[in-house]
Amino acid sequence: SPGGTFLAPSNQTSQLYVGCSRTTIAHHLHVRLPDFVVIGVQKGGTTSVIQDLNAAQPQVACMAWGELHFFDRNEFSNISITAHDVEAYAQRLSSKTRCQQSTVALAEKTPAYYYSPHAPLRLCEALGSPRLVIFLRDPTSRAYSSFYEGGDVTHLGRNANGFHRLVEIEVAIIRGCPDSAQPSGDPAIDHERSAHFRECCSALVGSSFGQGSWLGCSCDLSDFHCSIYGDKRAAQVRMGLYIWHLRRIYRYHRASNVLLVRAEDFFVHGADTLKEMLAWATPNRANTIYHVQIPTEHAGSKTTLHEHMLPVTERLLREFYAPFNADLEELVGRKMHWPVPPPAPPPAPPPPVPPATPPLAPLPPVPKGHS
Ligand SMILES: Nc1ncnc2c1ncn2[C@@H]1O[C@H](COP(=O)(O)OS(=O)(=O)O)[C@@H](OP(=O)(O)O)[C@H]1O
Repeated sequence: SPGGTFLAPSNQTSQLYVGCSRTTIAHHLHVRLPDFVVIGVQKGGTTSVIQDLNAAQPQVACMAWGELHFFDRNEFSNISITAHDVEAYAQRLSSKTRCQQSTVALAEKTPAYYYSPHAPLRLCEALGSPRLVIFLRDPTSRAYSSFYEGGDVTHLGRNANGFHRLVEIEVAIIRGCPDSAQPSGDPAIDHERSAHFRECCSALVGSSFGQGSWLGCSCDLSDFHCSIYGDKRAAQVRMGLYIWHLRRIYRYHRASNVLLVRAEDFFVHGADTLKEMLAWATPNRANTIYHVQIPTEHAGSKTTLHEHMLPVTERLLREFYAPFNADLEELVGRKMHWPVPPPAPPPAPPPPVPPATPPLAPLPPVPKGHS
């Protein structure tokens, strides 16, 4: 489709599906819940989605301003959602929106939901079978944009060299703690697995990088940036392992309820993306004419304010992501057409061979008669 929206085929995703026990009392609540939730990815263009949809006719769509950050709260990492929580969520949603009664689609976006270990399960418990939307952006450019979000909590420096160091640390963590770094989405498993991860990660970053307490390994859970797998402000590479995150999402949500969007298509054909998304999210109103206006300016650029990523970092990241992206493409049933690793620089020419020392000229014969 021109807008880049698609659904993953169910043949593989259904093998991952286990579902959840819904918070059944919520059926009886008389609250308005969202028609769809944009759950990611961070830096996938999700702020533009709010701006663009709210700039459209108000009866077409209404998105909450800002991010609700409800289902990613750490209090839900090992406690199920109650009917009271669902009411609180609905209230929070309505307090962040100014919708007309006739609004076709009500929605919120919190990109942290796709990355949170427990949010996919809690979304299922609270909302049953919600329609979820994920904008998937080339993970290499996503990571660089994300690096400049917020303050410099890693103290690596807010520049291309600091990013390179972060990428080296992240790649080492993912390669060095392969059995524990990937959240399963099941709170009981993740409680145990994340304890192994924190141990493995801290030992590795301490011994290989001299960082005694690294935020990407463990952090203060009272901070909403923190999860049991570390602080996301130091996990920009892990955030781009979409295959990991989608597996967790498809555990609790059927592929037919998860609209995927290639962010690069949205960046170019935004009006088409939003029309396709609304038609999918509100199938009963499919004959409504959507007039989606796209402002000329796009929202929230981080990278345009900074120097380019170093070529050596780009090569490292693209090579690192390549097998994960290949797995993603297999799961979602299409090519993402993200840039492939740039060719390695030609090998340095061998050092010049020093010219052979010319043989010494024979000494002239000593004239007879001299001594
Ligand atoms: N239309 C369009 N064209 C090109 N690029 C676009 C567009 N809309 C958003 N963007 C880029 O998306 C990045 C911001 O994403 P988010 O709004 O999802 O960020 S956030 O997660 O809400 O913080 C941010 O990326 P960077 O520029 O790399 O920082 C935006 O520039």
